[in-house]
Amino acid sequence: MAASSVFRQGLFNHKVAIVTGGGTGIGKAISAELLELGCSVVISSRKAERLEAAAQEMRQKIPPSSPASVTTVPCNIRSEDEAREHVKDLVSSVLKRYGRIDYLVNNGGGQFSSPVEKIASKGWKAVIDTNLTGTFYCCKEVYTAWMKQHGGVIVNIIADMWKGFPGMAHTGAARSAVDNLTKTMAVEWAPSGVRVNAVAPGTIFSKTAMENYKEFGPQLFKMSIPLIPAKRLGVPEEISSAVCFLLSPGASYISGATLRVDAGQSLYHALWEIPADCRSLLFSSRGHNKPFSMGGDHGHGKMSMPDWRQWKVEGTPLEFTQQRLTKRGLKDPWARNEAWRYSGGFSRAVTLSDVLFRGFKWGFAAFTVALAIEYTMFPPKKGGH
Ligand SMILES: CCCCCCC/C=C/C(=O)SCCNC(=O)CCNC(=O)[C@H](O)C(C)(C)COP(=O)(O)OP(=O)(O)OC[C@H]1O[C@@H](n2cnc3c(N)ncnc32)[C@H](O)[C@@H]1OP(=O)(O)O
Ligand SMILES: NC(=O)C1=CN([C@@H]2O[C@H](COP(=O)(O)OP(=O)(O)OC[C@H]3O[C@@H](n4cnc5c(N)ncnc54)[C@H](OP(=O)(O)O)[C@@H]3O)[C@@H](O)[C@H]2O)C=CC1
Repeated sequence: MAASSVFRQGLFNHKVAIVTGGGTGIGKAISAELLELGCSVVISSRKAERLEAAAQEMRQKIPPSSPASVTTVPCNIRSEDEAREHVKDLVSSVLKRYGRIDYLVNNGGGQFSSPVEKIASKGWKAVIDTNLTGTFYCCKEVYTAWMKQHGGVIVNIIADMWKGFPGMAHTGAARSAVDNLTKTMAVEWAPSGVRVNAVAPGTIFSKTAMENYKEFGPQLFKMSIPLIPAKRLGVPEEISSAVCFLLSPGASYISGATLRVDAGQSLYHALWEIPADCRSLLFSSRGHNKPFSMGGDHGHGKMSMPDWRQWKVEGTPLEFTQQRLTKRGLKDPWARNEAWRYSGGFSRAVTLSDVLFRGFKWGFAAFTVALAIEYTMFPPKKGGH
């Protein structure tokens, strides 16, 4: 439940919001803060019982003087082909009850962790359908049914996928797509007075988020701490205040933006550890796939991560590249002319300054030779003018 909001009481009086995944973690904190600020909130997700328990808890904190109320509408934003119908029902039931939808927070979502090669197509689809297609359906339905005519604000919760998302490729792809979708909708729907933004949380601790990763949960969250410049996990209320800001008139000129709420984590380390047993130095851009020699590891397809102290002559990637180029008959691959020849010839590498320089060089040489010949054949007469 949100700590006391930093925003003024009554900021969202008589407004109505839909918060997907509003019964747990980040979504619950957003719902609680909106309620505290006078907004009526419809929380929606798959698990009806958990949703109702959360609503009960939040209801008790609404002061009698507040116009706010909280309602639950179970809805699976990813139910295969019926998702669209589920979302339609959600939106129409909100309009029936409240007569308006001012805000939509697409927070419901999630994923499991797995390296790409282990993601089954069903798992891929589950995560894409939830996070990308589910968000699309919710935005589209709320827009067509209400916001197109009346305006409104949408906030999409995405993730820290800025450097890819090793270990969670499916969600990285989906969230990146939502980041882009956010920008498109911000432009297309601006004439209707609709603002669309996204919030990209860093690592935010909640019991439900941690439990999603089963026995690995505590480890995953703990591992993140040293990689966060603030050296601590975030809490759901720290996402909630960013979302409330974006929904508020304080953000009236902000649309199409994604706000990273991650204490700088996305600028710093990544969680994915590159294994010590690394074949990356086998990479070859030109089809060669031979390892380059590294002390004692000759001839094996696989080699261990370089121990720089043991590297032999041909050890560095630069030297490796040079060797490959040398094998192609280039004496000094790094020399300007050789690089020019290697790169395919005149059309690609010769600049105007090259031409002028070469012209001048050869012209000067020819002039010197001509002068020498002239001096040899017609030596100047001594003392004469
Ligand atoms: C590596 C870095 C970690 C950093 C962590 C910090 C960042 C935190 C980010 C967060 O987002 S925390 C929030 C976490 N909360 C959630 O994710 C909640 C919602 N999540 C879910 O509902 C699930 O994760 C889900 C997979 C999206 C859906 O689960 P559901 O139970 O509804 O799906 P199923 O129909 O059972 O499964 C469909 C399909 O998906 C594959 N699959 C599911 N779980 C796993 C798994 N643990 N490992 C591998 N594959 C999985 C699988 O193919 C399932 O089909 P079946 O094979 O079971 O038929
Ligand atoms: N915690 C973190 O560190 C980060 C979280 N996020 C994202 O923030 C959002 C909230 O996560 P958080 O609160 O931490 O974790 P939670 O697991 O507590 O929240 C996920 C919520 O999404 C709902 N949900 C999941 N699938 C569906 C579905 N198919 N249809 C409708 N609702 C669904 C869940 O409810 P139910 O099970 O009842 O359907 C649940 O309330 C998620 O999108 C998450 O991926 C992003 C980056 C980091």
